[in-house]
Amino acid sequence: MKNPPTAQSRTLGLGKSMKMVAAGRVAVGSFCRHWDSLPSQSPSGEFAKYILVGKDPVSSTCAIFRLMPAGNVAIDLDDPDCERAITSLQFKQPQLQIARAYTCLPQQQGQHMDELRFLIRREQKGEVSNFLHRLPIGAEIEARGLHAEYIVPKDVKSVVFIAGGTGIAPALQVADILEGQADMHILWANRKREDCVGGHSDTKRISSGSWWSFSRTSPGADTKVANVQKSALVSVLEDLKDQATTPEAKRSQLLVDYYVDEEGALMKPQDVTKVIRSISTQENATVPGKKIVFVSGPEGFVNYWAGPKQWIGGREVQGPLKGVLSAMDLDDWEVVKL
Ligand SMILES: Cc1cc2nc3c(=O)[nH]c(=O)nc-3n(C[C@H](O)[C@H](O)[C@H](O)COP(=O)(O)OP(=O)(O)OC[C@H]3O[C@@H](n4cnc5c(N)ncnc54)[C@H](O)[C@@H]3O)c2cc1C
Repeated sequence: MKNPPTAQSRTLGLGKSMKMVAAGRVAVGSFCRHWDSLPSQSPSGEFAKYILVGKDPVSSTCAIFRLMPAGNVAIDLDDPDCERAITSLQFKQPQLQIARAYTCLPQQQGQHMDELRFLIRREQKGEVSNFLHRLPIGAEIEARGLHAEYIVPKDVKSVVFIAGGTGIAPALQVADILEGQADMHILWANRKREDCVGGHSDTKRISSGSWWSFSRTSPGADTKVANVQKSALVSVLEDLKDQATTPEAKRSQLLVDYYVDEEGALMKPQDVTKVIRSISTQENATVPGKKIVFVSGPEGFVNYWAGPKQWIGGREVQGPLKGVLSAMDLDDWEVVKL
């Protein structure tokens, strides 16, 4: 989750559930692209005006921003090319004339079809994130997009999603796109519990010597967090787990494990290995289909797990697989850095 090295940032896109939003509106600046086939320059997409209608705190540094179009000009969210895309928009900081990308959250039940939601962390000394967090309700925000970071292939059968902090936002989109049509296991690392209050892991980590074994836990098995009011994002994850529950399997195709640094539960390479191994030995092991490991989060997080992305000729590309994942036996798993 790294912005381009110039002030001219990219336009970004949305998940399938946002598709109907722009009906009857004048579309601006719609742009979708496929993985590693980026144009050398961002298109000059126009900014559309939105109103900040809500800012729901998630933690001391994070909030969910809720936006509605300010007038009859809105971002075109109805691009069929973005149907299976991980998407985001750019918000402008008008005084400095810079823009940053923010990943759209999937549409939730009861959400107005025109409303856009984003999880935004206030970065210490961050120009745009502080500007956004300082805005009062009713303030105008200029946004442009859509931009597709990655199109989720139709033939994907298994996903492991390694998310750090706000890197959970694209994971929510992928889960929303897959809707239980593929196995997905999210491993979400946070520095502090305040970012994922009420979240309990779906697979139990049982220490056996220096190794960990995994087994499914029953809901609410983690007594420490079972009775706590769930944070907004944990609730979204719970809803997505329900959505991914198929009647045939009678269980959710989506599993989530939480790792909280301040609780001494750091995500370790063996946690990832175990999840990959467990998916690889499941009943769908012989079914054809892609297996993808996504890594999403702050630059340092992505670098640690998969090595840095690269800028070549003004285009951001994946770069070679490095970091912790490069030392693992990933067999036929593809790694995608976001
Ligand atoms: C595709 C994509 C999707 C994204 N989605 C999200 C999302 O959903 N939610 C989200 O919160 N973020 C997301 N981001 C990150 C977001 O775009 C911004 O990068 C982030 O909000 C920080 O921007 P900023 O302008 O506030 O910080 P910047 O001003 O760019 O600063 C970034 C960091 O550098 C530090 N810094 C700045 N100047 C200096 C200096 N002189 N010396 C030392 N340190 C310095 C700041 O303290 C800050 O920590 C996404 C990024 C991309 C590319």
